[in-house]
Amino acid sequence: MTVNAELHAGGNTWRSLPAAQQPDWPDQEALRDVIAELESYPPLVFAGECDQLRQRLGAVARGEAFLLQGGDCAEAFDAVGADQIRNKLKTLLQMGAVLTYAGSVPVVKVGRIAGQYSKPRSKPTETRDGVTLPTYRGDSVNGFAFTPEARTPDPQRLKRMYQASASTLNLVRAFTTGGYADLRQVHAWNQDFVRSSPSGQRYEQLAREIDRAMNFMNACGVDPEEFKTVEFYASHEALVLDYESALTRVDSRTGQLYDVSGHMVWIGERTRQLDGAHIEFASKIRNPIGVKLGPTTSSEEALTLIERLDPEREAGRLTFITRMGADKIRDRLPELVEKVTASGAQVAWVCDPMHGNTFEAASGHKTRRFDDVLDEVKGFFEVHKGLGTHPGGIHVELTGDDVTECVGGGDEIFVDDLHQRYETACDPRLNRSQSLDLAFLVAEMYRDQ
Ligand SMILES: O=C[C@H](O)[C@H](O)COP(=O)(O)O
Ligand SMILES: C=C(OP(=O)(O)O)C(=O)O
Ligand SMILES: [Mn+2]
Repeated sequence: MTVNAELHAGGNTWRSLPAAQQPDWPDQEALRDVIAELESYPPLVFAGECDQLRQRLGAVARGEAFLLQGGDCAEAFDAVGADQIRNKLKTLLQMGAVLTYAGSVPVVKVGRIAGQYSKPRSKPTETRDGVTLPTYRGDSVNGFAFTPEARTPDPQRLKRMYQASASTLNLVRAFTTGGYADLRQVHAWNQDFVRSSPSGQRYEQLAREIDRAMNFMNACGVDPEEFKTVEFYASHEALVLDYESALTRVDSRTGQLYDVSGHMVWIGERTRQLDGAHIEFASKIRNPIGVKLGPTTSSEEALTLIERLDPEREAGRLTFITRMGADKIRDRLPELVEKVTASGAQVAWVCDPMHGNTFEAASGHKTRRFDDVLDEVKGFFEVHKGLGTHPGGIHVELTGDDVTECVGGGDEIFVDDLHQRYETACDPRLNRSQSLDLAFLVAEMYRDQ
């Protein structure tokens, strides 16, 4: 084997280990053909960009920056239109601007975007009116429609995932470097939110301060070109390992392996088994890695994850995304943070206030209360304040559209409203106004910290 082939084989060592939550592909030969084709496709991201994000996350781990990570629970092939992508990006950038000002630190902006097509599920099947079919596992695997045809896993979908990711990333790159995302424009959108929505009016003071800061920079003669572009990264859960390893390549600069399907990938709560395939896969790639930590995580597990994924203790390599639930965070998080900090590891701590707060409304809709989301973030800040550690960021499920999936928020959505625009294929997302609301409230918390 040549050195490169040997290294590349390193991206496949997961194959001998148990891999949770993998699709039950009915046709293995078709799968092999798809993998071979994916292996011939060009990378979606450049390894050097992954390195840059790792450095940015290093600043988060050291307490010098804040991470804003957000986007759909599940992206969908029929939602890769320009409007939807633009609205999502716009929302994230608006949140980023508010957090940057209030925190007076750089905000690292990372979308759950351009690759977030695969879903781990609690149950393998779904039953409706006496009919049982495989559960929906994301557009990369099967269709959402409740028919045997749609729900049968089809490996051709992995190629569509690549194509949808490529076109999304292309538009995101165009928007973020071509002038659309100019900070002055983003600020004008925020002013519009503050002026025109009842929930926005509470943030008039903060928006006015940002306006003064912008005018001040102008008066100082800061080059307006400086505001024109924005650094933005793509991330998704590395779930379907056949796809992720087909897109894992040897970086010609360094000879190291990178998963070039996205800048950052994370391992979910259901697939982070220490002796499982996902952690093995993640240990072989140089991308920045996230790991979700739920309420049952022990400090021993957290420390072993560090040994496996970040043996060199490199700030920025590993991000722990905690998703405890509003009622558990104050109880469960302190020990984890204390033990990890005492071990000398420099992980970034990020709060996912969504996945521990899901419940089913009487109408059958899966939903989350805005107040629970906010309370989990509050608990996260409190714990870090108590320990003198850095609350590194938030990881949220959101969309830029006016959906009705989570209840509460400044422009309140009630349980009875959920049916109006419930569009998610998996978990409930904050809509545009709830997302901005959260950003202003987190900005206030960060400032108080
Ligand atoms: O997004 C996360 C998981 O895929 C999701 O919460 C699982 O939901 P389920 O419990 O409906 O399977
Ligand atoms: C599956 C997800 O979360 P978790 O692994 O935390 O349940 C997700 O982020 O959509
Ligand atoms: Mn989710």
